[in-house]
Amino acid sequence: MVKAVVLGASGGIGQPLSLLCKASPLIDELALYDVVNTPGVAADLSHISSIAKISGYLPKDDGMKHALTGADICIIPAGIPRKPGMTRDDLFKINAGIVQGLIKGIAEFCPNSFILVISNPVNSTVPIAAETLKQAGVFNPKKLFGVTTLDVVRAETFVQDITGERDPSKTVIPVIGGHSGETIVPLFSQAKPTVEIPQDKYDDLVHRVQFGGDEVVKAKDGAGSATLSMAYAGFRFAERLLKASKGESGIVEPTFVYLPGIDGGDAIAKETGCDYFSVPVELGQSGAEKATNPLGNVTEKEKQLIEAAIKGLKGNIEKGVEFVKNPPPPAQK
Ligand SMILES: NC(=O)c1ccc[n+]([C@@H]2O[C@H](COP(=O)([O-])OP(=O)(O)OC[C@H]3O[C@@H](n4cnc5c(N)ncnc54)[C@H](O)[C@@H]3O)[C@@H](O)[C@H]2O)c1
Ligand SMILES: O=C(O)C[C@H](O)C(=O)O
Repeated sequence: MVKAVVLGASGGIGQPLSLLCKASPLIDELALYDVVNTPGVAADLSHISSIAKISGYLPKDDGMKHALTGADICIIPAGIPRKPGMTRDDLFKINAGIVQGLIKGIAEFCPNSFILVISNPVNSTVPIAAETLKQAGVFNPKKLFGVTTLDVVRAETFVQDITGERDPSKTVIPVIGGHSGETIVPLFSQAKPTVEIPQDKYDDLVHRVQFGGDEVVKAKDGAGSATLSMAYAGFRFAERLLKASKGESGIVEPTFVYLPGIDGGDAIAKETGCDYFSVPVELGQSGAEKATNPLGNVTEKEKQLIEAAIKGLKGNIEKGVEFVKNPPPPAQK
């Protein structure tokens, strides 16, 4: 029996993500939690003739407790999205507290659950989640994942212009680093099958993967950021994690993790100077079982991209850690 919970389930990502979870044969019970509208979203989805038993919860009447109790996997797309002109870091002020509050609930009601953090800025919200879990004494690095799958999905999609592959998802491209602008590093040199990128197209392709989010924010023109592609990507990661947790072997996915807590991760943390980094991770029954090190086999251009990513990431990570260790004073009225 697998119980999944979507936190932020009524939002732009939350609704299509909940739909994909409801339709999945891997999920037996689905709880939707949000500060608004979950009874309606749950009622709507409950008419779908699929396996998952569904329920919707609001904060009142101990809703968070009821949603989270017994959860095996919690997926968090709660928080505000960007508008044109904003960076993901501009979301920190509001989303840091939202993520921390939800993680406190997870620490209390389902500390053994897998936790998938979608809320931005991922480079900081994952450290916030880890530090919050540490404070509660329940941090298991193998079970905490920053979802960077949308960057992988974009790399697969955008490289299709060059490969001409009918099904872009058949090209495997590791995307490492973090999840914002220059911290996103696609390693096209490690694509499988091999991809030859013409020199005059390389910089534009990398830029498009790094700033794909901005493309959507601009096109939505004030109505938010990527939601449908994110729901697809978030579900894809959740589905692969659930399959691995049920014993399917050979599942490797890039994800933003706390490296020192994962087999093989310590060396990458030392090499990059970052405790958190997205690398291809072998998923298994206990979660993130092995971090693979893609750094030894990169081109000169990729090396430069990684250096720029590390620079940006360090500050983002520190900001998240500090938010929990040295909380800002309450806002003055
Ligand atoms: N990781 C990624 O690749 C990625 C991709 C796209 C978007 N995002 C991020 O995901 C987040 C959500 O985006 P969206 O477009 O769905 O936004 P949205 O505003 O449409 O939905 C967010 C939902 O969160 C809910 N919420 C707010 N505070 C809450 C709380 N304390 N508890 C529970 N629910 C709460 C809101 O009521 C809303 O329904 C944003 O931070 C966005 O930047 C991440
Ligand atoms: O760009 C955003 O703000 C949302 C998300 O992180 C994305 O990559 O689409």
